[in-house]
Amino acid sequence: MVIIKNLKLEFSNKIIFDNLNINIKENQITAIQGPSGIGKTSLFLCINSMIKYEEDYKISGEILYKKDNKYIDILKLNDDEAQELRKEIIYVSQHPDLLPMSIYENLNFFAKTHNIKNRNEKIIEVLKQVYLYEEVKDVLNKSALKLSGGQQQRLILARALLLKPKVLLLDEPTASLNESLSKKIEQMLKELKITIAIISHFESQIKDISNVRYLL
Ligand SMILES: Nc1ncnc2c1ncn2[C@@H]1O[C@H](COP(=O)(O)OP(=O)(O)OP(=O)(O)O)[C@@H](O)[C@H]1O
Repeated sequence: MVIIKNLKLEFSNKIIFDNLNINIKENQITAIQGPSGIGKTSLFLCINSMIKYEEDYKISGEILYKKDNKYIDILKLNDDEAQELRKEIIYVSQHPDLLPMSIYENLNFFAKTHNIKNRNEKIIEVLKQVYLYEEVKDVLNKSALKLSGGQQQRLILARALLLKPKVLLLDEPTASLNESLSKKIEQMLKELKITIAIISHFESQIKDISNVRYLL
């Protein structure tokens, strides 16, 4: 689904990674591991073409993405094409980037921007999917920024699910969750049966959910 070939990334002439080869297979969960600062998040930003907004970077190699049974090179997309790509390949950051709006509007605004029909139904569906609905159903009009770290993390995951992504790039999605919620989210991710790449520092999580792992 996403084939990374000989990828090299530099920031200000400092090599972050070089000769990186990764195969993110369709409908599998691929774990990306490695010590802090090795370049895991930067790799995800390359895959969803966000790296182009960073300063003083250099990139070479190929990131091939299977779209309509043809492979396109993500590194060669123009801005409009990259924007379209980000509706299919969604990056869920470890730092929730919620808007200063209500919990509901954070989802509704996003859904409107993407012309999603039956928004109310779908918002409830994704909130239930990430096990957040019961916690927020009576406070949907309260600010999303007042939610706890773990609730915010589930809210941005719910927002990503609204778009029915083809590829989910998850950056430590359960870092702020307790063990029981983490397990539920892991199970949900497995049941999604879509292509997922996940950065995680939890060895047990990687063992439980990933089909293949890469160490950076
Ligand atoms: N925009 C940027 N400009 C310059 N250097 C950067 C930039 N973004 C990241 N870096 C550097 O690139 C390296 C890789 O960072 P990155 O965040 O990808 O690592 P990571 O493996 O995801 O780390 P962590 O596990 O701590 O999140 C780090 O040394 C970081 O300081």
